[in-house]
Amino acid sequence: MLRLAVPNKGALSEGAQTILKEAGYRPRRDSKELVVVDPENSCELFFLRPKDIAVYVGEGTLDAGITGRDMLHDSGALVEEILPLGFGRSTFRFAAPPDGFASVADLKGRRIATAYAGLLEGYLAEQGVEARVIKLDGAVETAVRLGVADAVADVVETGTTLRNMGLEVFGEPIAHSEAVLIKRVDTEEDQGVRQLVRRLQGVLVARDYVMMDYDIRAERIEEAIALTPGMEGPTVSPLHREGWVAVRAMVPRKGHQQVMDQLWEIGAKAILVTAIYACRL
Ligand SMILES: Nc1ncnc2c1ncn2[C@@H]1O[C@H](COP(=O)(O)OP(=O)(O)OP(=O)(O)O)[C@@H](O)[C@H]1O
Ligand SMILES: O=P(O)(O)OC[C@H]1O[C@H](OP(=O)(O)OP(=O)(O)O)[C@H](O)[C@@H]1O
Ligand SMILES: [Mg+2]
Repeated sequence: MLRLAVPNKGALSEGAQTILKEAGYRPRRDSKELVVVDPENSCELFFLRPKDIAVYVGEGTLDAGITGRDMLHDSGALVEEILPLGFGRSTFRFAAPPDGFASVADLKGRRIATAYAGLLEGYLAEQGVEARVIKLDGAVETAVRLGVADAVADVVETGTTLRNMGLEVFGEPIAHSEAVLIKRVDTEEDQGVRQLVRRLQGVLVARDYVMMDYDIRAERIEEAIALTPGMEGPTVSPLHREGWVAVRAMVPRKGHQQVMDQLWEIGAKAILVTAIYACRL
């Protein structure tokens, strides 16, 4: 039985539930359901607070979990990232009122509010900067206005929250984060985790690629293959028309319109693009 931790609320919750559903796991019926038993996939899904997930997985009570890379590093738990999941992207940055600070070195001896004390303390130690870390649970942007801190270190996605509080980012980004699949460091991946990883990789590929079909004159096939090399190589089949072939290849979704333009330029016809619903490469 695979025991998997899933964020029960917050910024990663919807993305995690969507990717697991696309990977064939049973979705929860409503947001109050904390455990979902999925016998068809020999799996139990535990819906937990995002920050607690690394702790459960690190203690070995759960086999794997979905959390943020920043939360993984913040936790100090004995866990490692096994697959980046491509959603829940954010950066972790310093911010303060305009013209306050230029770099992390300027924070020496100052007070920095954060909800990610482990991550921040690790970074300050790495940079050799001694500062006072004020540990808060959330809404840390308010701490400067209320005089509790001189600067904050917080998650920034769009930057709206900072702007609304009259703060500006400064210094290098402390960390870049996205949702990741994690497991305990010293364990072998068992059959259930390996299957989960393969299924999630399949979903990620299905999201990132499209299937492209087109017809082209046989003498231009090498140019066409250079544009659409596919995975193992494109499928090239004869057409019921002398001197023409049909080609089928997976193409990155990003830029597929440019590829269609280039194929058209070399004489391709009937260029069709379809979404990939699921795949296992
Ligand atoms: N706009 C965003 N706001 C907050 N976190 C985001 C955002 N975009 C991505 N994330 C990521 O989501 C995770 C934080 O999730 P969440 O905000 O649900 O946790 P939390 O702050 O501990 O919970 P809560 O806000 O319910 O107290 C982090 O990994 C963070 O990098
Ligand atoms: O750059 P933005 O798009 O504005 O997003 C970042 C903000 O969102 C998060 O807060 P959240 O909603 O999780 O509340 P919290 O601070 O109470 O955790 C994060 O802590 C920032 O405050
Ligand atoms: Mg939050």
